[in-house]
Amino acid sequence: MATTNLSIYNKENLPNAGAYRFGIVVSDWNSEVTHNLHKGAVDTLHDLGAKNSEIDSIFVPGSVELVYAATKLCKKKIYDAIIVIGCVIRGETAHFDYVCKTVTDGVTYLNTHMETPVVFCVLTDDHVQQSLDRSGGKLGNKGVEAGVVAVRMAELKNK
Ligand SMILES: Nc1c(NC[C@H](O)[C@H](O)[C@H](O)CO)[nH]c(=O)[nH]c1=O
Ligand SMILES: CC(=O)[C@@H](O)COP(=O)(O)O
Repeated sequence: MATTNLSIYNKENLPNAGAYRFGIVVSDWNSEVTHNLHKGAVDTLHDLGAKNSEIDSIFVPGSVELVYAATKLCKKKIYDAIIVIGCVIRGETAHFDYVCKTVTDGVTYLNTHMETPVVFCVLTDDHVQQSLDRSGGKLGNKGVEAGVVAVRMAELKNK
């Protein structure tokens, strides 16, 4: 098992987020997972000094729609980092592969063509238990990880 606990960070080694503005796009598909990821990200941004007034969250139907919404936020040019949050769980068909590919390709495009870093917090799991373990379960919360990454990338964007 490659994953270690995803929620451990040392504030002393991280920048203060008080000067930064964040956008978060959340997929409602598998919301019992994605909304926990969202809470983890928001709580972490707060813990690292982000003001609640500087955190904008929007919700979309599924992970495929994350890219459209993140693109709109990038074009506003008001955010220091954007986090996309989703949970894709494999079913019986190849649809899983296409959903994952469109999201990863879309986020990669944004990170190579826009000015705002987009943090990838999309679980791509074979079973729902894997998702539950990584969204506040025994393996921590990838939303916390995304919050830490967003603050570090916001600092990089402003250097
Ligand atoms: N099966 C999952 C989906 N499917 C829906 C797509 O994301 C999209 O909303 C639809 O294809 C219409 O464009 N989405 C997830 O986020 N997770 C899944 O497991
Ligand atoms: C990731 C998906 O879209 C998946 O939930 C769809 O399930 P199925 O492949 O059984 O239609």
